[in-house]
Amino acid sequence: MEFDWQYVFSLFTLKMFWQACVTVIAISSLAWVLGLMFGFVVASAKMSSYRWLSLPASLYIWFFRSVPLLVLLVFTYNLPQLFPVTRPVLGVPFLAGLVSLVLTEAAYMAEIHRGGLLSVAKGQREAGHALNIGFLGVQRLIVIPQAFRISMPTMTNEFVTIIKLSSLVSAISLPELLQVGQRLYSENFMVLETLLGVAIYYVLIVTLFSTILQFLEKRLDIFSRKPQTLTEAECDHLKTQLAATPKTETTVQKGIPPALQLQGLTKAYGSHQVLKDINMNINMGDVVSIIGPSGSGKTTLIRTLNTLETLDDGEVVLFGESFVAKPSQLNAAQCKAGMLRIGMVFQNFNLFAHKTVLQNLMLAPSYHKLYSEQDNQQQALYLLDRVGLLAHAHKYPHQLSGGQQQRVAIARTLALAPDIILFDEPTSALDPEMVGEVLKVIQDLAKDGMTLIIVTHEMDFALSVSDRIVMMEDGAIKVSASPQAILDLDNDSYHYARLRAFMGLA
Ligand SMILES: Nc1ncnc2c1ncn2[C@@H]1O[C@H](COP(=O)(O)OP(=O)(O)OP(=O)(O)O)[C@@H](O)[C@H]1O
Repeated sequence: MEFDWQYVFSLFTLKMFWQACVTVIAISSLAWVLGLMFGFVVASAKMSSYRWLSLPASLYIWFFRSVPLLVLLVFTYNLPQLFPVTRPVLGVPFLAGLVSLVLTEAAYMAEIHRGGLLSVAKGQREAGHALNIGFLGVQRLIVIPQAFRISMPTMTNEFVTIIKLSSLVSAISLPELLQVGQRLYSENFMVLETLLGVAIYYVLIVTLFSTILQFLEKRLDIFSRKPQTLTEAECDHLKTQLAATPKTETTVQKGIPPALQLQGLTKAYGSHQVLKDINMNINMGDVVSIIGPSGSGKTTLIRTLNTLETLDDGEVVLFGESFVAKPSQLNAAQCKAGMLRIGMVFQNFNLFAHKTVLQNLMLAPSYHKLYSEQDNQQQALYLLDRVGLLAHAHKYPHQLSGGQQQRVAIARTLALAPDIILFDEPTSALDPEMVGEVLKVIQDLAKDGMTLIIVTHEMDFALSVSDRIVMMEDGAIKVSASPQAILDLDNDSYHYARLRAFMGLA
């Protein structure tokens, strides 16, 4: 028996094969898009803390990943025998095939989405929360775009799998490529030649779509983009157009009521008491540095001040109004309003990795609809100039040094014009030569009268910039004193001596 190449080539002139190609592309694309969307819903349900959502989602994934597609196809196509009402949809081979493919793919896509969602660092969500962006806003603006980018290569691969799986739909008489080929070789008995033609058609479709999807993947890949630094001339031109908007200046006067009153704050992780009856008043314009040994509760304390951690007991009063309390006493509206007055800068910067520097600054004001688009951009550029990073406005966070990223993070916090800024060890993740540039920006904020609460291990900085230094140990405040009082040596109590030793002054 001779292999008939002429016949193989002739298969590419047959209209019915090209029509079958359109069917394969249509059913695969629809199954991919619908599976992707439905899969996202299933993944979100599976990750929910509500068991009535996560359990059915887990069962769905388990079941549809276990059932072979061929079995599902034949079952779905024959379902109208039991439920005639489904005949207009499931009696149509294309629709029955599409439903089966979507049901199966959604189960796989759900796991791909879940992987992507879990890969987005917790700090990204926390940064969104600290900018008072609601849960859905954080998902839509911060988490999903990043998760999607992470999952893109696997999802591209899944599209190729669907194209190949679509050949199974031939089992329910849909005229796709394999079915057309089968019909042909049952008439002319040229099995190998026909199947080779079918295989080439599949390879062509897969190659075409892989190329398109890889191109899209590349376009979405911010890590391959060239850094765009503005020239000096461009910066000078921009600077002439920038003016500080009044919103960035502090409007509240020093004095009564205190900016923050911490009243009996208590928190435990399990049986470990991390905060023990913390009481403190912080006036507007005060700069308070919190120091203390590792594990003493400093970070936990400032995280409770903007609801990143819950309290077991006690209350935080913000400008005379109740702000944070234990969950059962929390007033959501008051809390939301208060959050806009408190900004937070994190140890690991937590810049939004998928946004440029400028977009990082504009995101929260745009979400809260604080300014027009143009004013928002003006304000963002003004703040970038203030922290010395105007030239880097169009770069992505990974294209900046650690010190620069932290200065952007400070500018991003300032974009919401908070009255108080919390700093959680802002220089701990930096190389020594970058520490100074960040401390200088914080020093400037202190000079401008901004209320700052800074958890820090930079003792000289704490002494030079603070109105008060608070030493925490074992979840409690041991000393709260001005730098002068600490340096004067008048008080030689055990805790002052311990504080001086801790600061390297003794
Ligand atoms: N999510 C958590 N679950 C359980 N324990 C926690 C959690 N977060 C913090 N802790 C514990 O709470 C204590 C205080 O932690 P915290 O991070 O507030 O200390 P810290 O003074 O800021 O330390 P460092 O200077 O090392 O950052 C530590 O013993 C820590 O192990």
